[in-house]
Amino acid sequence: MAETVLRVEHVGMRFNLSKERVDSLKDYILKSITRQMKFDEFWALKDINFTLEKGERIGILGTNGAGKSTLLKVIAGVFKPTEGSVVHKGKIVPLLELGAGFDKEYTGRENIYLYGAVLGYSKEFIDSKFDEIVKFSGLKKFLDVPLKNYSSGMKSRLGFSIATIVEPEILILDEVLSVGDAKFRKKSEKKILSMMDKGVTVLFVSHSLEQVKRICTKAMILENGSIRSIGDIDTVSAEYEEMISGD
Ligand SMILES: Nc1ncnc2c1ncn2[C@@H]1O[C@H](COP(=O)(O)OP(=O)(O)OP(=O)(O)O)[C@@H](O)[C@H]1O
Repeated sequence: MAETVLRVEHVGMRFNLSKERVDSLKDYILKSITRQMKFDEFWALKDINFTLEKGERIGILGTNGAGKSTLLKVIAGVFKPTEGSVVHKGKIVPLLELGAGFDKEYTGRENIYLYGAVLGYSKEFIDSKFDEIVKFSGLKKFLDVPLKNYSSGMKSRLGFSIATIVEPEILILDEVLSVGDAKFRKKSEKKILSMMDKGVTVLFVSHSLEQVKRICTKAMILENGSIRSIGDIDTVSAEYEEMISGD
């Protein structure tokens, strides 16, 4: 019997967009205290409703600013939705901004523990997986170099290698299969595909429709923060192709 692992109900996300030009923190505090700051309310997500069954893989499509990353962040728990609720079963691993939990002053070795802690992994767990992380990242030679001397591709590789060390029930991927060089991209896609073989449920954002079609069983089109369509991959990707070719 199908098992629902994710339920998103009436989710809305409002941001306050500052209309003021603020040049410094002091300026911001002064303007806030004297109530000179004016904000525009902006709903990045409006009344989002859907469920996912175990093993389903959904591609989230939409043009720039449609709300794709915001939706993934709400599901990952990075943002608390202004309205509605997200209920999930099992561990979620979000691969959003890889390495957002890194500190550039620390070495690669230290950052493995730091980022691991940000992702909720214990020191003992990281100890047991340390060699595997380093091997996958291919960064052994740079382990004791501070992160500020890593290239952005190297940072992403390290982030990907740490984040994918566990086998989650729900995997959230935001443009992360385009990190690193071609060789690493192949390796990371292979790793994700092997996680999929084990029945992981996936939410996937990519600007490559080809990649979405290769990976996903379902798709959703977001438009101005609302769901325009949701359904099987072939129908929805065909609608999206038509939608973007009309621009
Ligand atoms: N922290 C924030 N504060 C204010 N507005 C935000 C914030 N994060 C996102 N937004 C706004 O919400 C809207 C949706 O942004 P989001 O990043 O979810 O879009 P997206 O579909 O992922 O776009 P892209 O394809 O360009 O990555 C945008 O208009 C963006 O400006």
